Amino acid sequence: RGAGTGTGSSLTAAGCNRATELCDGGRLIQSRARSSWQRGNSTTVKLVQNGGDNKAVICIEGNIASGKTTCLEYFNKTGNIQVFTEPVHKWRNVRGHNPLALMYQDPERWGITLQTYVQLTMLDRHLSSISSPVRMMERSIFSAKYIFVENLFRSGKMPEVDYAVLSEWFDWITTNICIPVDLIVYLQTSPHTCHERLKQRCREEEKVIPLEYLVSIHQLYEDWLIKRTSFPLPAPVLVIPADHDLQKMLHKYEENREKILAASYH
Ligand SMILES: Nc1ncnc2c1ncn2[C@@H]1O[C@H](COP(=O)(O)OP(=O)(O)O)[C@@H](O)[C@H]1O
Ligand SMILES: O=c1ccn([C@H]2C[C@H](O)[C@@H](COP(=O)(O)O)O2)c(=O)[nH]1
Repeated sequence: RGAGTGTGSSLTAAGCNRATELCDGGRLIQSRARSSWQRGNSTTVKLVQNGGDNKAVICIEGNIASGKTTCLEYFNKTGNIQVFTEPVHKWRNVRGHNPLALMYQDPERWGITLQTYVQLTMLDRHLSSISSPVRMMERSIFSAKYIFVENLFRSGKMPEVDYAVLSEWFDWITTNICIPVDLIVYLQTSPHTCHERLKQRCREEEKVIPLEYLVSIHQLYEDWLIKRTSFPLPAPVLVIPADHDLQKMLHKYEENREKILAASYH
């Protein structure tokens, strides 16, 4: 598994956490899973979905309004790839409540509510069955924790007890459930570009987002995926500079298609 490097983008290796034994489909069952990137070369027992189905998993990461959905839509139209956008509709409506709006209105009170639900719905996305050989996801359970929970906590907008409870949940999930990722594609933008695109998209809940919020999210992404100083990488990272106009970005996606899909040649 892996891909090379090329003009305007770079790829570097981390580990991977693929399940190694097969079992019956559609359910979470216990199996031996190798998790060498986190635990040396030890073999641990983890819950796996669909027998660790061996499909390639590609996560598209980037700041808010960096162009992730647009990228997924492009790949959705072309090739045998099953695409999963973030379940934002769920975050805006859970049994008639809007935890996304509540979080932006009062992050101290509602940050944990939103992030608990994000964690659940992202886990559900990771574990859902697919028929195509490649799963392409918008973000991941990892960025929900390493970027958004972390940002709330570090900015003083999440009480320490809420951060501790979310961290316990995250640690339990990632220790006990196999969540394979083969490649992270990082759409690297400037916070200013995202601010402009955010205003253009005009999602009601996000009208309160200042540029500084996007700067903080950007910094956390850079520390995680570029400098590698904050949290473990679940997969190799392909960086695609994404400040360009739409036409150029579509061209860049096409240019990088082989590198991205190389994640599926394992
Ligand atoms: N390369 C681009 N240049 C200009 N606008 C873009 C570009 N890519 C996406 N957009 C627009 O910016 C907004 C945010 O893009 P979107 O794909 O929804 O971002 P994300 O899913 O990362 O939040 C949308 O209105 C989209 O049409
Ligand atoms: O863990 C998370 C993930 C996302 N959000 C917020 C950020 C945005 O307002 C929306 C959707 O993000 P996009 O980048 O536009 O897809 O959800 C969050 O608060 N916590």
